[in-house]
Amino acid sequence: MKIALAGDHGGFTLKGQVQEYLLNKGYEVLDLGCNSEESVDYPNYGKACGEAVVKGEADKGIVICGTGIGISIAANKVKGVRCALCTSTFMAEMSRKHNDANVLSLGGRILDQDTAFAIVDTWLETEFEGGRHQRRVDLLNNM
Ligand SMILES: O=C(CO)[C@H](O)[C@H](O)COP(=O)(O)O
Repeated sequence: MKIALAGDHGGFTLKGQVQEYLLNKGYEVLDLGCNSEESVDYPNYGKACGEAVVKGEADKGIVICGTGIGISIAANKVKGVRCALCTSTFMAEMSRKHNDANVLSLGGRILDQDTAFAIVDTWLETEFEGGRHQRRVDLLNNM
């Protein structure tokens, strides 16, 4: 599975940690930047990751800024993206089971590394439940 990864300077450290974690687990990673702690604008990175997922250049995406808020807003502006900002494994689980989230958003200034890794694991390993949730996802997709 290929994961598109993008973040701003507020997510740069965690992005590097997540990238190494994913590679060690055998995932392919498409790194869309940023590439240093120099200040950049998170909308550009949220958009790039969302577009990579929608175009099929990656199976899923992970975006990271300081809080995860701004970059999730940006990713969600790309049609076809369902980006979920998660601060717990429960949110990660529900975002897959109920929302079929195709992009995960994390806050580099919010989460410690171990919590972030647990969220990533849960999110990547949980399947969409379909059923009544499919109807709601269809409504989202048709907005
Ligand atoms: O979390 C974020 C957006 O939601 C950004 O990472 C944050 O706003 C960047 O702030 P600064 O320019 O002060 O480092």
